[in-house]
Amino acid sequence: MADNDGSPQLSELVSFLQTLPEPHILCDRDYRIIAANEAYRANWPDRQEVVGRKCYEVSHRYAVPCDQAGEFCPLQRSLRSGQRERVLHLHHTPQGESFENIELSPIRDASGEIVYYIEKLEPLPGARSQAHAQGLIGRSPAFVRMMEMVARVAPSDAAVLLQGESGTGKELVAGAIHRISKRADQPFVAVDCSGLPETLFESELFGHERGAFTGATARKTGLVEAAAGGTLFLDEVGDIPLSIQVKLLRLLETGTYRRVGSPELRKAEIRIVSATHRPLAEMVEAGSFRQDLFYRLNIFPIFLPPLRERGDDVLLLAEALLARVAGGRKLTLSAAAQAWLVGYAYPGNVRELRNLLERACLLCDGDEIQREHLPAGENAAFSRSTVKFTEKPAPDLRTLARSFAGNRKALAAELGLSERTLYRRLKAAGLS
Ligand SMILES: Nc1ncnc2c1ncn2[C@@H]1O[C@H](COP(=O)(O)OP(=O)(O)OP(=O)(O)O)[C@@H](O)[C@H]1O
Repeated sequence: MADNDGSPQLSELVSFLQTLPEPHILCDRDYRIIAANEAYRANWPDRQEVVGRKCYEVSHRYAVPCDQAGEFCPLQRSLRSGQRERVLHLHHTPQGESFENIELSPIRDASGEIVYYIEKLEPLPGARSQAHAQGLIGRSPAFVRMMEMVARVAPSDAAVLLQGESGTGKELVAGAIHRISKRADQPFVAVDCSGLPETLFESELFGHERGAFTGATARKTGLVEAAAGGTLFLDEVGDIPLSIQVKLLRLLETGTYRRVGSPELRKAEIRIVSATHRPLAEMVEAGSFRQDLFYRLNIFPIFLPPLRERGDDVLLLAEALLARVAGGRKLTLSAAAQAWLVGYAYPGNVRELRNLLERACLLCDGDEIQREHLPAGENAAFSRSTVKFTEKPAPDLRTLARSFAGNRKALAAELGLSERTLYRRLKAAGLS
């Protein structure tokens, strides 16, 4: 694929691109698309011409390269590293916004200088930025960073530990990891590790033989066996009793387990994804979670951002979830309802947003959800300041209270609280 002088020949590169089954484009160092293969063009209505345009303009509708628009630019990265680079980008495609795995490979001339880039674009299954039947929704930087980790680890067999507050979507992300993995056609089995008594838990997980314990009238297959070849999702893994933790560790280390009541060692070929909202590292310190198991589960940690750190995702999610919970009704959100939703702090994260909308649907007789269909109480400023409040408790309030001495109204305004709430807070802090 080179001229006599050793530099890559454009016509040969273009022919090579055509042989590739996945969508590919060829760009120069100046972001200009100089060729697009058939698989790429097939996605565009009327085979709209993209050659000659800039990649950031076609894929992002940006007027400037991605890195100047606050995103990672694989081309810039590759120029710096001189290597192939991969990123996950949210792209405008003819089918709507979609997460795409981008892989950029530099092509050099005879002198070793990078002259072109081959860019492969593969849609990430199971995630959409917009409303989508059951997929993960989001486009905020915190969400995209999390999805980038998901896209990186999913194709491997590495154990993943999902950490995040309740309702942030850990189970949904576990499902996405499975769907993106090469195990997608095999079972995805979710185990809720909380709330099961120890003996029952062991038999649920590993199965039991007939007569293994009172009431075991028949042999039972466990969830580990049911997940064979696929993914076992251990939800609330921090709740696994210590005695079962040893058995889980053996499963992870040797790929073997025993049914309850059987001496026979059985083989399991599974990928483990686990999730917790509890501080596992602290539990290790406290001795309630085995350190060796923690390391085995935590090969690739992914942190799920709380909704309050996901900015504009709130409205994106609200619209999509509204469509899901509205039972066929076409409902919209009034400006006041939107403002309230954007300002609220969501201690219960996406699950709470979904529940709020479900309740609002039931209260709303018309086709627009109003402020009064959402919970009574203070607005945006209140909720956001509550979060700050819990992060920085009494000392700040004490300082502040002194500098606003006697003027409760001004202090309330400064904190974004109603005077009544401020009064309650001051009283609780012994400052009223
Ligand atoms: N990014 C998202 N896009 C769409 N829906 C979401 C998203 N994240 C969460 N949800 C929805 O929010 C609800 C809670 O999600 P999920 O059960 O996955 O959270 P979780 O973190 O596992 O919660 P818990 O820790 O309480 O088990 C579900 O209805 C899920 O569909």
